[in-house]
Amino acid sequence: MCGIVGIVGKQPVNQALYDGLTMLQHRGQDAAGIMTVDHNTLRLRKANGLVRDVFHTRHMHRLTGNIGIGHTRYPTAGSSSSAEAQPFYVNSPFGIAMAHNGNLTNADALQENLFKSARRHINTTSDSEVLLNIFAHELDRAGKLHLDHEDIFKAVGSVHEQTKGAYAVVAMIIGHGLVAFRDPWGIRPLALGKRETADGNEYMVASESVAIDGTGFTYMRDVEPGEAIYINEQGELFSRQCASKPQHCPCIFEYVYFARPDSFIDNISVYASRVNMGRKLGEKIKRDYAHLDIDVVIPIPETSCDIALEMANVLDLPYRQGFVKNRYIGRTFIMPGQTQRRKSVRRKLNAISKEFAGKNVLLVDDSIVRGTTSEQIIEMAREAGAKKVYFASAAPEIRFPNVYGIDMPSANELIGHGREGQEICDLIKADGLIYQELDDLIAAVKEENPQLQRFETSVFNGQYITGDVNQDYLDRLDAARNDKARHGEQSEDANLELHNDND
Ligand SMILES: O=P(O)(O)OC[C@H]1O[C@H](OP(=O)(O)OP(=O)(O)O)[C@H](O)[C@@H]1O
Ligand SMILES: NC(=O)CC[C@H](N)C(=O)O
Ligand SMILES: [Mg+2]
Repeated sequence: MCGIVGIVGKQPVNQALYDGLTMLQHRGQDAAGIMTVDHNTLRLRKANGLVRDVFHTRHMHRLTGNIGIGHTRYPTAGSSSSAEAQPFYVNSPFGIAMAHNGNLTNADALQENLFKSARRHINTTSDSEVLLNIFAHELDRAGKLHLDHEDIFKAVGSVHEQTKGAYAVVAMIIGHGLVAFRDPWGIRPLALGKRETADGNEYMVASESVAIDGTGFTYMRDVEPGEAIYINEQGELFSRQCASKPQHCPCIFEYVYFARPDSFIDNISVYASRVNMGRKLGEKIKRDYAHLDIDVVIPIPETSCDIALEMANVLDLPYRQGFVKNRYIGRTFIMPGQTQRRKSVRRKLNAISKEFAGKNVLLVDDSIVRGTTSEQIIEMAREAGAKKVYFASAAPEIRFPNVYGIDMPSANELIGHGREGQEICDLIKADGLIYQELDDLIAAVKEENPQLQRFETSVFNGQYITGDVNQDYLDRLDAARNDKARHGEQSEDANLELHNDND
């Protein structure tokens, strides 16, 4: 997952972009970048690291201009080199910059086509650079010195026809303005906001509504699946449905784990959906596991706290914060490499032994992906003196790779792949393991917006909605991106540096 943000303002946008990115930090911790446009010149700062480490005062001073875009990165394609940090830039036509959240499933074929038909070179292994060039090529086809909104919407329509996979995008075109669009399935989120000023309206798009609220903008609505928004330099907003058959099917994992609880995605409060997940899972335990002698419900901070509290209510059991989270350590799951992920669990979470001593505890997490967290946490609970350790997951068994923007490329790295409940329970050494049913998870989210008919749930059931993902693709993805393949990738980073001011 990544975070994207874009603003067309009436005054410099650098600070609001920075603030917006800090509110999207949880979506990507590997790299961050901001690009602004000032008098026909693009200004860029991007590097590996957290937002607060990437942008120093000297960089902020250089990021002048009233239009800009930003990105926090969690790689799902290519390398984690700073040269693949975003936004990306291409000089023709006009000069375009782009930030992308998602993952294209036909990037290789698109790249080959781009070279053959348009002689466009892609310098990195990032699918986002491919997407930018497809968009640029389509804009170029208009053959005009100045494009109007019709030309831009036509180009987005052609992008939809060619690209497969997930993409929420924000782009800037020099001399024109800002364009934002979402893939025809609406897999990744994108929200639109507005701020009224004495000089006219300012607009903002962002992955999550929290970035809009937190920067003094007012949330207007979500960008529709397949829709494009164009805000020109004068601040006029145009919108158009550019996909022939949009079908809303948002990623359910945004609600389970990725998004902040205070965000609304597609008219669903992420927090409320998590409370519902807790209620459903609590009801399942009450119904089918009444024989378990649980004394206390304990969440595994941070994402599962809202879920666990509701479970405790349903089960009529005490809820205790048995683990304390070190607030200076980031999210574990989105770290690159298993060694780093393993080490960080213990540095990040510490048990309060009194809450465990002599008790039968029910530990609750939002999901079990590789099993890194659950295995270590159960060990820690026992070291702290727990008698029995039961474990509950608010998401069902994660059995299949994700190809739409979550870095779960390898089935073999997923603890739930090809294993049944008892086997997983034995591996994480729990005294009992309870998973949410997929229907219950869907119902928990849908309850908040019954108009949504379908969700992207491939990690649970292997059904890839875009229809182009076959075993051959999954094998290639696995070979390129499993933890072993990525080991040593850092040493090649320097070769990729091309245009970035690293200072
Ligand atoms: O089975 P695993 O591979 O360990 O992945 C699942 C865990 O990773 C996430 O936590 P994370 O530490 O990333 O973030 P959080 O603080 O938001 O819960 C998620 O909430 C689970 O706890
Ligand atoms: N998680 C994401 O959205 C990743 C975006 C893009 N595929 C990249 O790897 O940079
Ligand atoms: Mg967690």
